[in-house]
Amino acid sequence: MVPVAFKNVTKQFSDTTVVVDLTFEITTGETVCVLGPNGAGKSTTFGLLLGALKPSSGTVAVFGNDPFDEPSVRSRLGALPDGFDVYPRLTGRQHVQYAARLNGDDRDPARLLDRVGLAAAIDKRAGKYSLGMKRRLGLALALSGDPDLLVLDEPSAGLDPVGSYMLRDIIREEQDRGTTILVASHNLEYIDDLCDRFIAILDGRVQFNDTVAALREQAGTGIRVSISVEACPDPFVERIATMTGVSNVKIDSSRIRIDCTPSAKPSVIAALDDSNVRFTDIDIEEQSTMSAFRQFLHEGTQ
Ligand SMILES: Nc1ncnc2c1ncn2[C@@H]1O[C@H](COP(=O)(O)OP(=O)(O)OP(=O)(O)O)[C@@H](O)[C@H]1O
Repeated sequence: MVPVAFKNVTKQFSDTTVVVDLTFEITTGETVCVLGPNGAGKSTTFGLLLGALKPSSGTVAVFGNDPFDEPSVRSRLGALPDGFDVYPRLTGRQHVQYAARLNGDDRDPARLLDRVGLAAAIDKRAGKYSLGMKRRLGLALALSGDPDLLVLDEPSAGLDPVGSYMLRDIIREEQDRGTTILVASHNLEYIDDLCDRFIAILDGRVQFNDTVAALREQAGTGIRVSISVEACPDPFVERIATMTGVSNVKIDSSRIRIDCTPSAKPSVIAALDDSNVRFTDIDIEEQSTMSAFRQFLHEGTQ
């Protein structure tokens, strides 16, 4: 049974349709990132997945079960939901003890709190935690019981840079354990290379569902080749500018800057090799996932 299967899922709140005809699957051991601007429908999608919301139509299956009508399947899930909050009077240790009891996990709570960097605050009341500490505690609760599927909604919100790298380590450790991971984030810089696939949701619809290489390809750019030259070779520049996948060629006295898709990169390099251009340096830069995504949104919503 695949960990997650959405089939033609629509969700309406009174007269507002928030999620429209969503169809996608997440297979075992995949790490999938859900992207989308504010209000796109990401948290609603996660609410449907976690069984907190019932679809208006279509089916949601988690390990083959409906998470709303068959809540027992939720025991295989670990979730850090949007809007997670603590019980202010309970300590970090008491939170983890409570979750562990529900999960039948009798290991020492200090293990999980240490993993999320809260060892020093283990016996402090969570109401006194900072925003980032609360997020860390939420992450510890999501990890309790070694879930098969980890669902993280904006896990880096409020985390300092050290916390972001801790999150990255945790995702890597969970991947090594074989956990299937679904993460929604506006800040991808620290995990984009750990994601196998990206699902972009816009206005409640899946607009993109593929790898980051495909996202860059579809965004129309993705690679910037900068060539430092002794003199500007016009025929070479004219040839490059007409090549498929090349979106932009800029020249100043000593540098040619070429923006192209990943699949056009080999042809650009081959054209440089074939030419008599005397270059002193060449730099190939990959566009970040976020800027490819921004470009994708910009192009896709024109
Ligand atoms: N209970 C509700 N009743 C009515 N509208 C709702 C409800 N929950 C969410 N919405 C609306 O659904 C849309 C999608 O919200 P959602 O929280 O899923 O977006 P999101 O992609 O997670 O946004 P963000 O990135 O800001 O967290 C928004 O327009 C929101 O106002």
